Amino acid sequence: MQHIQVAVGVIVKDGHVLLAKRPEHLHQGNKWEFPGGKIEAGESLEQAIVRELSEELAIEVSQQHAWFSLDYDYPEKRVSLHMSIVSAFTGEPRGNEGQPVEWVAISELGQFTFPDANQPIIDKLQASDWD
Ligand SMILES: Nc1nc2c([nH]c(=O)n2[C@@H]2O[C@H](COP(=O)(O)OP(=O)(O)OP(=O)(O)O)[C@@H](O)[C@H]2O)c(=O)[nH]1
Ligand SMILES: [Mg+2]
Repeated sequence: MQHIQVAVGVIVKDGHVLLAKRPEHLHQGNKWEFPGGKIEAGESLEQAIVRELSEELAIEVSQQHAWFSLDYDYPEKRVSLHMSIVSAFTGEPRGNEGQPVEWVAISELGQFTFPDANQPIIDKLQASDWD
């Protein structure tokens, strides 16, 4: 089975996180996600986060740290998601590829539909203190 390594940017600011809506035609389409994408050969997690968030949101990440990782088996592929907490960036995030983006209160994440692999990320966000 295909196995991909994914850099997932969890951008936290004032008790909110930035979500982007996945285009309908993609894997797990029309669901809300944390911006990010496949880690390319030879790239570190941090480098992948900087590249993906520049491509997808047109921001420049200036502070991040690796948070945790998880593996999940979709019927068609296995993903390893590597989460990085982004705590500082420059620029104003916008959907560079036309995708809607939204700042959502961490307490309200339950109202959004995420890819099936994401539940542990939501649980950990809601269990942490972000002040
Ligand atoms: N970015 C992102 N991907 C996720 C999340 N949760 C999750 O299961 N994934 C899965 O991780 C995989 C990588 O995502 P991607 O499609 O964004 O990869 P990418 O940006 O490099 O795009 P590409 O396919 O055009 O190269 C997808 O199969 C996606 O379903 C999430 O919260 N954020
Ligand atoms: Mg992506």
